[in-house]
Amino acid sequence: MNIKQIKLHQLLMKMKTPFTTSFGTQQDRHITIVEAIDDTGRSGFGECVSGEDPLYSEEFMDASIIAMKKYFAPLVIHGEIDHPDDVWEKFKPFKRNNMAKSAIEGAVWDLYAKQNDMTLAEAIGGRKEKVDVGVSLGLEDTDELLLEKVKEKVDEGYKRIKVKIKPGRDVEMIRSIRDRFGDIPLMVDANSAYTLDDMETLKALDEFNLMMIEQPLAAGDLIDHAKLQKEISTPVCLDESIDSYEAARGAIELGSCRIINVKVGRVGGITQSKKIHDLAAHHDIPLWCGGMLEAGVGRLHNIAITTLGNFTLPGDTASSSRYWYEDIITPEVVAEDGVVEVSREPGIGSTVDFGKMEQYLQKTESITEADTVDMIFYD
Ligand SMILES: O=C(O)CCC(=O)C1=CC=C[C@@H](O)[C@@H]1C(=O)O
Ligand SMILES: [Mg+2]
Repeated sequence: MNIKQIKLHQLLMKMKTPFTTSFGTQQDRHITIVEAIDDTGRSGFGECVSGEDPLYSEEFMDASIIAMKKYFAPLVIHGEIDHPDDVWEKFKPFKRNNMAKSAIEGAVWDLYAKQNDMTLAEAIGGRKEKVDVGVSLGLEDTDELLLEKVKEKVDEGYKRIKVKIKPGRDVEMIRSIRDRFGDIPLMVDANSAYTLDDMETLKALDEFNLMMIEQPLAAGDLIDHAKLQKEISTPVCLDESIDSYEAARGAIELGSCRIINVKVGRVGGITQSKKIHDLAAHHDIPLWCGGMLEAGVGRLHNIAITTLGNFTLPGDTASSSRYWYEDIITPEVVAEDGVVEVSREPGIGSTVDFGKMEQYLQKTESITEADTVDMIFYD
């Protein structure tokens, strides 16, 4: 693939409104756009989705940038990469750092698709020409404020509504949504806010015919989630616990979940996402594509992975305008009545608009052939 340079465009974007989960509130979003450039000057783009702090997972953006600069960018420049699947093989000796790996690998996938005049969806093996999407709503100060947000998104036609919950903001809050909006497709995401000591609360949610309860218990846990799934009728969906193909295999074998939220960054990239997709399909475990408050590049990667057949549930890839006054891509992602058309243009589809990106750009760092993998151990 003759990758000659990697650029890390480090952005500071500000979401329209604060986003609150059980582990905190944020409005600023530090995002790194990875640009992989080949010997003809053609560029492929990926997005690093690490959080600003290690609250969702152990990864955080400052560390991911170091990992990309020190290891993963030089490895794809110096490595013989004929196909994007080769990237995971190069990265395998280096433990974890999945979001950093995924950002570099994603740029290689986009470049590969463009080099072969394919859409990213086609390169991945996806067939869908449009995908159903839902929307994720953070916690609001009051239930009434949340009900206003739910109405807004229901009126926009999103195929499912996801709301955050935490102890004290769960059963009665969900009851108010059901009372107001009836049996709309509704799910909750706890971001690990509960333990098995909260069994009564978690059982009480069975009353509301939720599509699923996402990550109720500790990140990384599979055993207690399997115990919980035996006690409740609401399908358990895992997010933070599924940080690898091996974790997905363990969760399926243990019965820890009936649904998996696949996040390309969390599992280490598109190649690993495809492996998990095929495993889940084999075991009749439906998938959907979660979000990490991405800018447009990450959104477009999420749409591409969602074109695979076993992504049968609406994901979190809402319109760019859900979070951003101005996204960094042209055209932006637009969900019409909860449906996003898959671009027919090569690669991710939209172009990365450097004019729009400029307003958010903090700095760009470049890795070239002169840079080698900087590590103590040698083969
Ligand atoms: O990008 C989106 O719209 C989904 C946002 C969202 O729900 C999440 C983003 C990042 C981490 C979590 O807080 C949460 C999730 O767990 O899915
Ligand atoms: Mg989640």
